[in-house]
Amino acid sequence: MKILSVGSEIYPLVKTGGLADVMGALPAALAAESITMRALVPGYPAVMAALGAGAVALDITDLFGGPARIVAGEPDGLPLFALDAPHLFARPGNPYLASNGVDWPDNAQRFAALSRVASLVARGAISGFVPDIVHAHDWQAGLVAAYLHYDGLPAPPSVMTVHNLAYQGQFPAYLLGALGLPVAAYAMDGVEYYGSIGFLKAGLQFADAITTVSPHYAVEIATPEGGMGLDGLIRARSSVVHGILNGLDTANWNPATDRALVARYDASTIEARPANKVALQARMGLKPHPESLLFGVVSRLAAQKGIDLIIEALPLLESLDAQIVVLGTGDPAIERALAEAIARYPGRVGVMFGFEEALAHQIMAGADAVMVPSRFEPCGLTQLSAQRYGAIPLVSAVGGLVDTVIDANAAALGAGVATGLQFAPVTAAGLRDGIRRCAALFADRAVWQQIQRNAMALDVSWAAPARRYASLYRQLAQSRPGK
Ligand SMILES: Nc1ncnc2c1ncn2[C@@H]1O[C@H](COP(=O)(O)OP(=O)(O)O[C@H]2O[C@H](CO)[C@@H](O)[C@H](O)[C@H]2O)[C@@H](O)[C@H]1O
Repeated sequence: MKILSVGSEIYPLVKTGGLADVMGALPAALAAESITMRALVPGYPAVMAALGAGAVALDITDLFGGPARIVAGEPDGLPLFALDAPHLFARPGNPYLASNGVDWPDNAQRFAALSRVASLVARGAISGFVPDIVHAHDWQAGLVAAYLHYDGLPAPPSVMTVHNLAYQGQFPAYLLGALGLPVAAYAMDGVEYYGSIGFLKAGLQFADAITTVSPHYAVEIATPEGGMGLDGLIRARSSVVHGILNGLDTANWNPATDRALVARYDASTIEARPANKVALQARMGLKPHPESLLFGVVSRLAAQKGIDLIIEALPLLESLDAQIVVLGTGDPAIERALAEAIARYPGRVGVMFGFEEALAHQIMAGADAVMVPSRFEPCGLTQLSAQRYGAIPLVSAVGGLVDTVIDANAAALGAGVATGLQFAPVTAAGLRDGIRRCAALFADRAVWQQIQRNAMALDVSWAAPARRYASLYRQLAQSRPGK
């Protein structure tokens, strides 16, 4: 069975967040299920450089204002189709933003082009790779199913995965013709969304199946509180909505072999772990206190992630003699607030602004606990890597965080199954309660080590999620063979 996966980022070539991790991990995970997946991604400079010469699989004379081609290759074993369209993608830096931090003005055309070309490949434009299913990820690939629908030609079934409902890809209605959509598409049961064109809305409207990245988030997005304006549509399509948890690339995230760490370890050699804490404290400019409870955060700095709640909790961390390190980049206002916190709590708060893979690994290995106080979280990957590395996750009780962290309540502690802590409500007071509970557990080293062992023993790999995707693809292919 062949699947075309379509999205705007892919690890390790282009990554701003968790979408890239999933795009990058799925092909290998599905190979274990005898499924061949190829990812179609924009031909950003980093992607084209990794592909090298590649092989031209398709030539397109005019794609929204310039020539384009699909180049196929397998950099680092990753089966790729790159959409090489220099007028749209040959731009440095962030995939979505110009260097002044503002969205590229032609993002509608850029990602409509990705979806347009995906629809061609889905319908067999590349004879060596005719997919049985097309799997679109997030708003950037939202128009795939819409193009397939309005073209009205035989096409394989489609899956739309929501990694984050907050990013919806809304663009002015006057672009309809420029994007190659018919006038009839501008309707409530088409691509129209609150007076605009909604890319994610279109995907949710027309995909044969909708998935999101955890069962709990699948429930939340069907409610007015969690649906971000799309809950009505999600409810209307509830019979095709599935929550499939993300996995973690457990080869890349393996404390026993991780070359970014000063001391490698596994559950049976966990006594080697504290050397990573010492190294992390030194690297991040913290006081060298081996006994202080050290929290870590690795996050996009966006309102979603609740970093402001952490800043409000810093006086409590001080009173507990705890420390915190943050690795992140994003919203300038959040960066400013963190910069002020470093100045106010020298030696206690350490922050690195930027995107740094190695430091993310060092934080998972060096921190005692990892905070994820998200206001909403479709799945979350950092609580998975934290558990794999024996850092105890302290998470808000939302979305996939609920599905992946077993709270250290009395029942779970009694049964010896706790792997972390959940807190609610998602407020500064709620987080402070969580921090206090965490500190109390940390003070009881036997209990803490039991939680660490439980966390490290969890299966956070792609094995189970890959089985679920495979079964969904098979079900879809059987229910609608060669429409
Ligand atoms: N500054 C930095 N330096 C290095 N690495 C950094 C970093 N900032 C973040 N990362 C890494 O980026 C990834 C972030 O993934 P998450 O799933 O936690 O959140 P994100 O909101 O981006 O993803 C969205 O999509 C994913 C995938 O479905 C969902 O899990 C999630 O809930 C949803 O919001 C992790 O691998 C993390 O280690």
